[in-house]
Order: sequence, then structure tokens, then C-alpha cells
Amino acid sequence: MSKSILELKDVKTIVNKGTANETTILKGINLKINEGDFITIVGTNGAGKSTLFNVIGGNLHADSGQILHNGKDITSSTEEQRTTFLARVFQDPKLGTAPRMTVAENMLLATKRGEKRHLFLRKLKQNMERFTKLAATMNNGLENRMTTATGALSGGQRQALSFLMATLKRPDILLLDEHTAALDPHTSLNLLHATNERINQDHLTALMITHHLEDAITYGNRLIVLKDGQIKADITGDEKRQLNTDKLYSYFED
Ligand SMILES: Nc1ncnc2c1ncn2[C@@H]1O[C@H](COP(=O)(O)OP(=O)(O)OP(=O)(O)O)[C@@H](O)[C@H]1O
Repeated sequence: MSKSILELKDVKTIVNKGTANETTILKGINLKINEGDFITIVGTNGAGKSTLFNVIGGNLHADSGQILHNGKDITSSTEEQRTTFLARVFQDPKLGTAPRMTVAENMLLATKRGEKRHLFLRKLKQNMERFTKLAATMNNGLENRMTTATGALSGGQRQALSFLMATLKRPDILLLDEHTAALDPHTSLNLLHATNERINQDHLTALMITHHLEDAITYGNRLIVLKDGQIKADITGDEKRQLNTDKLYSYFED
């Protein structure tokens, strides 16, 4: 049996507590994420997908229930504490990179995720070849811009850099929050391919939110449908391999 990396037990989140607008967003999520799982997550707007990532990332705390990392209770640990084992890539290419620092400097910082970080010129030189090779795996010319300030990159290059940074120091859990949604179709597909390759090669454990049902079916070994704050379907194995968009769409309807 696969080892469980992260487990959510009956996790509920409530917003605007004690007011007329009090709403329960996640309504008792039970989810066991196993080592090596690549889980795609779909659901209608407002289903709770980003809230689920916020609760896993520690940006938002669960109001009840438990979150375990390698069996250890992390329910009340902070976002900062969780960066030691967790990395997240957002939809907005501006998030996740420091705009005035160069591509190589950003990559060097990323090797120290969750630690006290200092930039040493010597370390930059030592790592330049490795960073350039890694940048080249993104197939978008990032390797030719290693000494360019990140703010001057194209959106696609910047997002590819955010992805590389999230995976440079191997995370136990990688959260991809519609990380290709702001890119044009060609650039988006390119990043999706690079993402898939890196996750498979490095046997990363990843969760990816997407609104593209075809992508949710194509990528990953497991697919979760969130509906109204609950897990409506959790599909793996042959069922996932045989899934088509019509069948998947039916989970959204009833
Ligand atoms: N801090 C908050 N205060 C009030 N309501 C919130 C808060 N965070 C989320 N919500 C509400 O909770 C619901 C779930 O939001 P969430 O962003 O998790 O959905 P989502 O599935 O990621 O949607 P989308 O596909 O549109 O990104 C929405 O109705 C949203 O308006």
C-alpha cells in the first residue's frame, strides 16, 4: 500500500463566523493523498477548490477536523512552517517570483525554501550551469535569460520560473492552482507538458486545479470532483483511464 503523505480528516471551514453571512465552505473533507499521487481537481466556480488549497497550505485554518503530514498533526501550523514541505504555484505569473531579482537569483533563493535565505554570489556561479540546464527543460527560452530581472520576462517564462522554483527543492506536496490559466493556449500547453514531465520524472506528489476537463482527464493518476464544498468523486485506476468528458461532466450536474 502507498504511504500517505497528507491526510485531511473531516475538515470544515467557515467564513464570516457569527454574522448573518456565515457560510461553511468546506463541508467535511476526507482525503488521503498518497506518495506519488498526481491529482487533478475540477469543480464549478465556488466549489471550494482554492479554499481546499488554502487549508492545505495553511493560508486558512480549518475550523474543525484534522490535517496530518506524514502522520503528524499540522492542523494549527502556520503557512510559513508548511513551506518546509509544501510549494504552491498560483494562477498569476506575478506571484511567486521576486521581480527585481534575476532568473538565476530567484532560482538560488528557491533552493532554500523554508530556510533562512541569503544570496551568495559564489553560490550563484556554482549553480549557474545546473540552473541553466533546468531552465532549458521548460522549452521557452528561459535559459537565455538567466541574468534578466524576472519582471522583464514574458508571462509564460515567468510562470515557468515559478514552477521551477516550486520544484527546485523537492516539496512533499506541490499545489498547482490553475497555474496555466492566465497563459495563451500554446504557452499553457507547453507549461502543462513540462509540468507533467517533471512530476513524473521526479515522482512528485502533486495536486492540480484546472477548469479544463480534458486536461484533468489526460494528466495525473487520480481525479477529484469538488462540488459545494464536498468531494463528489475520487476517480483512479481504470476508471480514470476510461473516463471521458461526458461522464466527467455528469458529476457536475446531479
Ligand atoms: N474569505 C472568504 N470570505 C467569504 N467567502 C469566501 C472566502 N473565501 C472563499 N469564499 C467563498 O467560498 C466559496 C468557495 O470559494 P473558492 O475560491 O474556494 O472556490 P473555487 O472552487 O476555487 O472557485 P473558482 O473556480 O471560481 O476559483 C465561494 O463562494 C467564495 O465566494
